[in-house]
Amino acid sequence: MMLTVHPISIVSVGWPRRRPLTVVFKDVSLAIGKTTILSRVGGSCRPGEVLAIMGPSGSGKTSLLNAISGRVKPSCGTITIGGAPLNKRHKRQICYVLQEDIFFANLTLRQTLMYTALLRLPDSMTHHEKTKLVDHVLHLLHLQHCQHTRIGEVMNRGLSGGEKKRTNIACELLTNPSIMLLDEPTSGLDSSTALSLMSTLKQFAEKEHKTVIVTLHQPSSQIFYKVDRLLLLCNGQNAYFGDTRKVVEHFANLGLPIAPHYNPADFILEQVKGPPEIQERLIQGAAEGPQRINNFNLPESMKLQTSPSIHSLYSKYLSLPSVHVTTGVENSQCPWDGVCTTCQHHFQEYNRTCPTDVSVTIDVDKKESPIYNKIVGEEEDSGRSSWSEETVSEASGSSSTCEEYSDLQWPTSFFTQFKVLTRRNFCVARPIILSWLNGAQTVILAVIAGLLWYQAPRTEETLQDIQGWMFFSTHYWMLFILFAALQSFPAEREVITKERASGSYRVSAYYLAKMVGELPLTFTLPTIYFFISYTMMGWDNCFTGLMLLFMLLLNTLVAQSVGLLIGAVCYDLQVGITIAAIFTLFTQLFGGYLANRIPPWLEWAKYLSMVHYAFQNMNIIQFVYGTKISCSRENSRFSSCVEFGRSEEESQSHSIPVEEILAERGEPLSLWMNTTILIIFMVMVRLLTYIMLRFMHRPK
Ligand SMILES: Nc1ncnc2c1ncn2[C@@H]1O[C@H](COP(=O)(O)OP(=O)(O)OP(=O)(O)O)[C@@H](O)[C@H]1O
Repeated sequence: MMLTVHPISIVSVGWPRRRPLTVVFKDVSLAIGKTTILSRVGGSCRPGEVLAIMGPSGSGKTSLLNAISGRVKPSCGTITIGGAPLNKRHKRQICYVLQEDIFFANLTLRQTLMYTALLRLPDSMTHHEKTKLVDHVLHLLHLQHCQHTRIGEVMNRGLSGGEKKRTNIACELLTNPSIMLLDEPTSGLDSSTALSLMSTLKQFAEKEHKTVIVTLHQPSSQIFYKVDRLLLLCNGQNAYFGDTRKVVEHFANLGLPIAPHYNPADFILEQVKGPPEIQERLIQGAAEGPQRINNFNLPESMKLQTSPSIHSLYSKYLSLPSVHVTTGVENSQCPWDGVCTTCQHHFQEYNRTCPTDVSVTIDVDKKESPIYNKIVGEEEDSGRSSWSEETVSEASGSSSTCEEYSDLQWPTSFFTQFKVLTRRNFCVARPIILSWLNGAQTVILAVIAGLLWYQAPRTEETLQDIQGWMFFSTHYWMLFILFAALQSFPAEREVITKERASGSYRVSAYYLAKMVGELPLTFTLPTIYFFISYTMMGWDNCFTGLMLLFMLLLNTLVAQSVGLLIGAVCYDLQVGITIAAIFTLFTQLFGGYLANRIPPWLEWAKYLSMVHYAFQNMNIIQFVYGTKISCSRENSRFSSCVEFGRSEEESQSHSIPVEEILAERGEPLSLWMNTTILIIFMVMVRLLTYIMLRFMHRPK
C-alpha cells in the first residue's frame, strides 16, 4: 500500500516542544561474556538528520541502538546526548521503536494510541489536545482506516504486520521525542510503504529538528539516499561513517568500485560480507579515512575532547593556554577483559604519540570567530562536523520556550497514571477473565455443585455434604484465581517492561491500577457461581448468604495475591506453575477437610494454609447464622445429641452446638481472628509483590 507523506506541523496540534539534541558515540565497545559484540564504534547524528546503521545480520546494529538508548551499558567508550553524558534524564527525550511490535493484543489501534497519549503526554495538555494529537499521528502514518481494528496476535489476527510496525512508530511519535531510535522500521513492509515511511521520518527529522537513527537491512536505493549519514558495521566495528552520498566514492578510493546500475546499499553490504581481507581493508579505511569521528562533540561542550590534529589547530588559532585531551576511554568502566585490553592499548598508543595533558576552556565568544568557523566548516565538509545546539534551537525558535517536561521525573501525575492504567487494565483483562469459556465453566460447575448438594437438609447426616460444598467452593476458586493471576504478569510483562523502560509511569501506579481495575472482574465469576450453587443447595437467609459470599471473595483475593507474587518473581512460567501447584496442594492438605488427624509435629502447617482460615470461617458463618443442624436420629457422633436424644422426637428437635461441629476439625479461631489473619496475609503478600516488581527484573 502506498503511503502519502503528510506535511508535519507539531505546533498546529499542540505538541509539547523539545530541545534538539545531538547524539555522539565514541569508541563504544560492548562485550557479553567473552564475546566482543562492538569494538570502538563511533558516529554521530545531529538534529534534522537521519543516520542509518547498516551491516550484515549479527554485526551489532541492535546492540549499538541498545547502547545509545541506555538499555545496555557499553564496556568502554562514551555516549553523549546534547553534549552531556547519557543519563536517566534522557530517557524521555529518546524514543526507541523496537524491532518487535509489543502491544496488548485485545486493544484496538486507537485505544492503544489514546492510552499512550494519556500516559506519556504531560498533564498540562487537555484530553481534547491529546485526542487531536492521536488523530494527527493516525493521519500522519496513514492509519485512520484501521484505527478501530484490534491489534491482534498470531491465533487471533488483527492489524497487518506493516500496520503494527506503523502503530509502533505512532506510539513513539506521540511524545514528540528529540531523538528517535528505530530498529529496522522498514522490515516487513512492501517497498513503497517502506519508502513512504522513511520519507515521513526524514521529513519529521528536517522540519522538527529531530535526531533520527535507524537500522536498515537491505534498503532500496531510494530509501538509501533518504538517509543523510551512514554508519556501516562490519563484525561490530566501523566500516564506514559519514555522508551517505560519499560512501560509494569512499569504497572506490579503497579499490572497491561499484558496478554501474548497482544498488549502492546492496553493493556495500556485499563488500562488508566479503572475504576477510576486504573486511580488514574497510575497517582500516574507516579508521584512517576522513570520517574519523573523534571530534564530533567539540563545540557542544566547552571542553575539548579531540584528536591530536584538531587539538593542535585549536592551540594554534585560538592561542589557548592548555588543552585537556580525553579519548573517552580513560574514564570508562571496563569490566570486560578482552575489550578493556583493546581500549587500554589504544589509549596508551594515543598517549605515546600525544603526551600533552593540559586543560582549556574555550571562550564562548570565540566560537563565532572566522577561525572557529573555519575549523567547524572543515569538519562539516569532511563529514566530521561538530554541531551547535544553540544554532538549531534558535532556528526552531524553541530554545527558551521548549516545554522541558521531559526533565520532570514523570510525564503525568500519579493520579493520572492510576486512573488511565485502571481503565486500561480493565479493558485488557475483561475479555480474558470474562471469556465465554470461563463463563461457561463457571455456570456448568455451579449447576453441577447445585445438583450434587441440591436442597441439602440441615441435619447431622448431611453435615459433611454442606462442608463438602464449602471445601469445594473455597478450593475451586483458590485454584482458579491463583492460576489466572499467575499468568497475568507474564502475559503483560513485555508491554510493561517496554513502557517502564521509556519512563511512562511509576510501577506503584501500575500495580495499584492492576489491583483496582481487575477487582470487579475477579469478583464476577465467583459471585455468579455462589448465587447459582448456594441457592440450589438451599438459601438460608440473606445475612448468611452475603457473609458466605464475602468470605468466598476474600479467599479469592488472598489466592490472587499469591498468584501475583509467584508471577512477579518467576520469569519462567513453568517454574511458576510448579511453585503454584506445590503451594495449592499443601494448602489443600492442611485446609481442614481432607485430614482431621494431623500428626502433632505437623500441626503448625495448617496455620500456613490460608484456605484453612476461609474454610473455618464459612463453617462458623453457616452454622452460627444459618439454619441449625439437627441431631441424627440414631448413633449421633456428637455428645450433646447423645445426651439429649433419648427419644427420636427429642433428638430431632435438638440441634448440634456450633462449637462441637467446629471442634471436629481442630481448635477453631474466632470469625474475626480468621478474617484478620487473611487480610494481613493478603496485604503483606501484595506489598511483597510490589517490592519484587519494583526491584526485580528492572528495565534498563
Ligand atoms: N545477550 C547476548 N548474549 C550473547 N550474544 C549476544 C547477545 N546479544 C547479542 N548477541 C550477539 O551479538 C551479535 C550482534 O547482535 P545484534 O542483535 O546487535 O545484531 P544485528 O546486527 O542487530 O542483527 P540482525 O540484523 O540480525 O537483527 C550477534 O552475534 C548476537 O548473537
